[in-house]
Formats: sequence, C-alpha cells, structure tokens
Amino acid sequence: MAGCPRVLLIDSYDSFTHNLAALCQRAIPDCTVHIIRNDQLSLEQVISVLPYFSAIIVGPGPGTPDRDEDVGILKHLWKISDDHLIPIFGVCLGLQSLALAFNAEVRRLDVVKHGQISRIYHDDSELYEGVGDVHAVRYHSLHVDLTHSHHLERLAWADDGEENGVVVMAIKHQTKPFWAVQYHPESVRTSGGGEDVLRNFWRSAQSWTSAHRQVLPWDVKLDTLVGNPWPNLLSSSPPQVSTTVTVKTHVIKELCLSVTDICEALGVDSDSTDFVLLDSAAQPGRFSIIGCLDDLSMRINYHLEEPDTIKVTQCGRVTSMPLAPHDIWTWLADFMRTRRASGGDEHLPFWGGLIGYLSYEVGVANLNSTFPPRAHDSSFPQHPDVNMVYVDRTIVVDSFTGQVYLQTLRVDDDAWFTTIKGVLKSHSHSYGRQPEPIKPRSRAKAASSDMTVQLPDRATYISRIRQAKEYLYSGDSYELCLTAPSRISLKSTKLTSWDLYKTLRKRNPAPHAAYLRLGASTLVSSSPERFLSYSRPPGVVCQLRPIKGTVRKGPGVTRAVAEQALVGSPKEVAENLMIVDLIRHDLHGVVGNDVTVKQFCSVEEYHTVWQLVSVIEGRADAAHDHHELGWEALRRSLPPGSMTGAPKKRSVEILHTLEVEPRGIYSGVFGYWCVSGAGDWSVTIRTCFKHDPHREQGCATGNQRQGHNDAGSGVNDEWMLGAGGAITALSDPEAEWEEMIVKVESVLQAFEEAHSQHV
Ligand SMILES: C=C(O[C@@H]1C=C(C(=O)O)C=C[C@H]1O)C(=O)O
Ligand SMILES: NC(=O)CC[C@H](N)C(=O)O
Repeated sequence: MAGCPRVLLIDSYDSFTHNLAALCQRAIPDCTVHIIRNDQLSLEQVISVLPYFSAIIVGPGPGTPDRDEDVGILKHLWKISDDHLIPIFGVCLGLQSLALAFNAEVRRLDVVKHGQISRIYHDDSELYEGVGDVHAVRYHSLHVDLTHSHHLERLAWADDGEENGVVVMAIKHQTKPFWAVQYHPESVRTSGGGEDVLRNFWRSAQSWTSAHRQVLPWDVKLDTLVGNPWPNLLSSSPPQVSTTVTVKTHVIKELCLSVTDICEALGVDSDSTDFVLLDSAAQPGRFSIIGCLDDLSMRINYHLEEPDTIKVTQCGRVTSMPLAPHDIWTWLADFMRTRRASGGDEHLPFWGGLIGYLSYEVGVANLNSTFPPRAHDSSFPQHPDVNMVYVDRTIVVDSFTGQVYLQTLRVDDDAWFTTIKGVLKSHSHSYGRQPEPIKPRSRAKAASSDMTVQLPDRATYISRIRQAKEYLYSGDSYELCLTAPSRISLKSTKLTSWDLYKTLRKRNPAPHAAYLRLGASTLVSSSPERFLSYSRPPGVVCQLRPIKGTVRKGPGVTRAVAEQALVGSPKEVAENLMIVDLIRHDLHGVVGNDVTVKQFCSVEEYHTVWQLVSVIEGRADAAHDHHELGWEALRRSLPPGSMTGAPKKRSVEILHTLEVEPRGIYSGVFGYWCVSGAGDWSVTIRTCFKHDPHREQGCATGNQRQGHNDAGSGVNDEWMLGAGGAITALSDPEAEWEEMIVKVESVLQAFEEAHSQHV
C-alpha cells in the first residue's frame, strides 16, 4: 500500500456527507478523504484516478437510483471492468444504486423511514463481525428487493412488522469487492452499526486489495481533479492587520433603567432614525445590545437583484460601489479586517461591529441551485438582502447582574461617555415602575376594522403539505420546512413599530429578540432560535441550536405533558434528529472533525410554546482558529437547516416550487459580527417586518427628516409575518396547519394588543 490510504467519497448532493467523511477518518486510520460530487467528473476521469485510491464510498442522497440526474456516474461505477475494480462501500442511495446495477428491484416503502431508529439484525459475519447489537438511523423512502438478483447477498435486515415487513439493510456482491448499507452509519443516533462496520469494510477491502491490486503513490497533480482533501478549510489565516482598535468601556452599576427605557432615552420613539437592538428578552439569553447610531454610522446594503453593487450610506449620502473582485462575503470580511479591536471586557459578547440581517435568499445563493423564475409580485417589498450597520458605540445590558456597559471604538470619545451617562441618568426616574401584568389571552380573534390580517389560504397550504409529502414518499427529501407569509395591514394607525416591539417583548419574550430599524426595513422579532454563535479567538467555538418540534402552551400542558408530546414522540424526535445530522454536516464542513452534539432533544419553555432544542458545537484546529472562522461558518451553513429541511439543496429547490413568494427577510438570520471575531445570529422567525420606502436613507438623525414619522401621524402600515413548520412523512396536514397558525399567533397577539391601545 502506497502511503496513507486515500478514500474517494462520492457525494450525491446530500446533507450528511461530511458526517460520513468524519466517520471514515475515525474508522480508517490515517486515511485521507477526497469528496467529489456524483456529476463532477466523467466516468473516464474517475477511472483515471482510481489507481491512486484505496477505496470508494458512495454516499446517500435525494432521488432514486434509476434517475440519471440523481445518481450521475454511480450507475456506471458498479459496472467498471475488472482491471479497474476497487473496493466500494455504499450508503443508502449508494446501496440502492448497487442493487439496481445487479438486477435487484428498487421499490417505495409502504411506510417511509426518515430519522427513525431500527434494530438491525445481522449474522455477525463480514461487515458485522464482532459488532454486536445495532440500532441504526434510517433516512429512506425506497428499499431493495433482491429476489431477482443472483449476485447480491443480504447481510443485514430490519423487521418493520406490518408496516414494511422485512427490509434489506446491508448487502454485498458475491464476487466483486462491493458492500453497502441501507441505514445511515454516520448518524449521531446510530449505535453499533457505524464505525465498527466501516472498520470491517476496510479490513475486507484491504484483504481484497492485497490479492488483486496495487495502489499507486499519490500524485499532487490529481488534486486539480478531485480537489483538496477533506476538510477543505479556509486558508490557514486571513491576512494580518497591523493596527487594531482599542475598545473603551465604562460600567454603570446602578442605573435602574430597563432595556426598553434605555432605548427610549436614546430616542427610539422617533421613528425617523435608524435603530438597532439585539435583545435577550428571556433566558437562556443574557445580554441585550443597543447600538448608539449617529450620522457617521455606516449602513451597508446589498440586493441580490444588483449582484455587482454594494451600497454604503453615511451622513445621508449613498455611495454605490462595485463589489468586484469580491462577493458580499469577502467584501464584509475585508471591511471587518481593518476594524479588528481588542481590549474590550472579556465577559461581554459584543464590543462593536456589524449588526443587521441576511435574507434567506442570500443563503440560498450559496447552494448554486438554478431555479425557474418566479412571477414577480410587485406587492412584495424589495428589502435589501443584506442590511447591516457598523456600530461603534454601544450599550450592553447584562440582565443577570443589571449592570450596564458603555463601549466605544472611536478614539478620544470621552465626551460621548459623559453625554450618554447624563442622558441615561436623567431618564432613570422611571426606576421602580412596575411592569404591566400580562393577561393570558385566547386565540387571535378577527382584528378591528382598521387592522386586517391576511393569513395564508388554508386549503392551499394543506394542499402544499400534501405535495410536500409526495416528495418525501418519492425519496426526494427527508424533511421539508414549508412556510407561508401572512400580511397585517394597519390603516390610519398611531401604532409605531417600537410600540409593537414593546408589546411583543411582553407578550412573547424571547431569548433572541430584536428591534432593527435599518433604512426602509424595520424588523420586529421574538425569535426563540439561535442559528449560530461563534466565540472570539483563540479557541473559537461554533454553536448551533436548532429547534424542531413545537407544542402550543395551554391549560394543562405542563412540562411533563410537553415532554411526553415531544421527547415521547418518534415524529418530533425524528424531525429534530434530521436537522441535528444536517447541522453536524454543515459544521464538519467548516471545522473538520471536532463536532459534538452537546444536547440532544431537550424540551425548552417559551412564552407561548414548548420547543424541542438540540445543541451542536464545533471547534477548529489551531491553524484555523482565527478571526474569520465564524464568518466562514455562517457563509457555509446558510440558509438555516431548520428552515429548509434535509437534504438542504434539494429541499430548497422543492420549496421554491411549493412556495410562491420569496421568503426574503423571514427564514434568514439577524445578529452581529463583533470586531473581536465573535458573532451570534438568530433565525429570523416569529418576526414581522415592514418596508417604508420613505426611510430609504435611514441613517439621518431625527431632526433631518420630517413628515414621515409613523408615530402619531395616522399612516398606513403593511407588515409581513412568515411562519411554517417541518413537514415529514408522518405529518398530519391539519396539525401542521395548526402549528403554523400557533406560530403566527405568537406574534399576531402583540399586534392586536398594541393596535387596540393605539387606535
Ligand atoms: C418555521 C418556523 O419555525 C421553525 C420550525 C419549527 C418546527 O417545525 O417545529 C421550529 C422552529 C423553527 O426552526 C417558524 O417559526 O415560522
Ligand atoms: N438517504 C438516502 O440516501 C435516501 C435514498 C433514497 N432517496 C431514498 O429515499 O430511499
């Protein structure tokens, strides 16, 4: 054998591929893995590199093995001539394509299995020698029938009883070095049938190789064909910066002002200025971050419709600049590189930096999908896809200690500390004010005549759920997060967006809440879901906290009841598990091997719902532990898997056909990227937003613009509010409709209450 073993992993556009690569590196000592897509190289090109590889792994994927677009070169791979033969291990779609190549039949399961764990029976030989009990996770709609295949042998099976009977779970070819499993050895919940089985494959592969072939030493020129070895991390360290800014911090110990009081002291009520608040309105959130913006604050806008231009607004002037040679990600990385800072309070999450949002479509753009064009809906407002402001003066409130921190990145800014302390102290008379009691409310009722709510059409939504389920039955997706927009129109309203936020904060306090007023876009959020946080270097830890599984709170729905309904439900756990595995893959793609599931399916309590939450963390090796790692993690893992389903790319493409309007701000992320290298991004859900074209220049100070203050002037407002939920094969369409409505209501209730107080 020439040097360390090299494995070629063929990916069929799945969302678990990097998990398989990581498993492979655990099971096969010192192995190097190269990942190629199933349609990346021609068969001839693949054959030309085989002499340098020790084995191939054919990964899972959406679709069916008899559709060429789904399997690319796979169907030819199993038929390569004997002089090119190489040991191959197939997983799921990999098994199915092997079976099809040797006359087995591939059929739909009667009851599909997505994210479900089955006991796997085996005869303890070959792949299963010494493996013992196997409980494995399955993600499949199709299965194989070996009756007419005389070359394949069954090695393992599951017994689905009345549902599907006995289902083949592992096979081997009788004469060629081909083995495959139907379940997912790389899933975090597979026990027994993962690493040990791959190790046994490797042993069999080695003994076959020693009798049949020689592996050639690696030639670096081949990297141009099969790419760099996995993990393909970003370059070791970004360009060094010579100067760093120093953060200055002042602490105010006994201010006795709430987060909303502080915002009001800063003039949030005057709707004519930009304003940013990232608010921990409930635990496990702790810090609230308030940006102190002025004319100098730089707002950065990017529209996917104008992909080559970036707009920077400062002092009321808009400068359009060509993006080239950058894309939006590298442009922002460049922007932040020159603004790196040190010396801030180690306990604070944010010292200053970019605050804003990224749309769902910005994430989708990274997937390289091609979509049929949508009919342009002119009533759909064109928010920027990236809308951020560079915040260099901040107030951070620690809700645990009550301490308030003032921070600036500007030099010689002592005068600002003095002024802002004065402003805050003069407002602290509100200390001691009792919060208004929150009355429990019944379900959202018809709004008053000057507030109209246009919910998604029930019949259409339910028919889309049914269509989504067809895709799940056919093997094209394992889970689809279907969503739909609602519209809330307010006529002659005196309700400001800030009033609305304050009510929402009371009505539905959330750990990842926000109030962002950035140019024409205003976002009012009660998001319960962290998408991604990354700590400042050294020792960057990336953490994702996907939520999947929702139960409405109500009389009698205690924690025990919710736990039974969530943790006790195979459907809910499967829904969550699929996203956990998807996120492990996303994170493995950024940090390499060190990815762990810190919490699996815990029930967390929110104001209106119980949710099933998992926590996944990843750490990079020392060479990649730097300022831009977190940003790269964000770029590589958008859009949030919990908002797409799995596999991500195919699911996004399917959702594009099921959902008629772009999601826009909804389903993207909002949060910050700190000058220290840290960042924290929430999933944009339980969030409403509106577009005021007259606010386009947004960073003007209050006295510069008149006549367009939505407070008090009796204007018309149109708000959008997206909501949805994960559809799985086990979904009951009526229950999914209800779940979507529960999520709409969690925000709508605040509208009703706030509106009734401002008519
Ligand atoms: C789609 C939404 O929520 C997502 C779907 C969830 C689910 O299916 O249980 C839970 C949280 C979010 O990831 C939404 O709130 O609109
Ligand atoms: N996980 C997979 O590879 C799934 C294979 C195939 N699309 C099925 O659903 O059966």
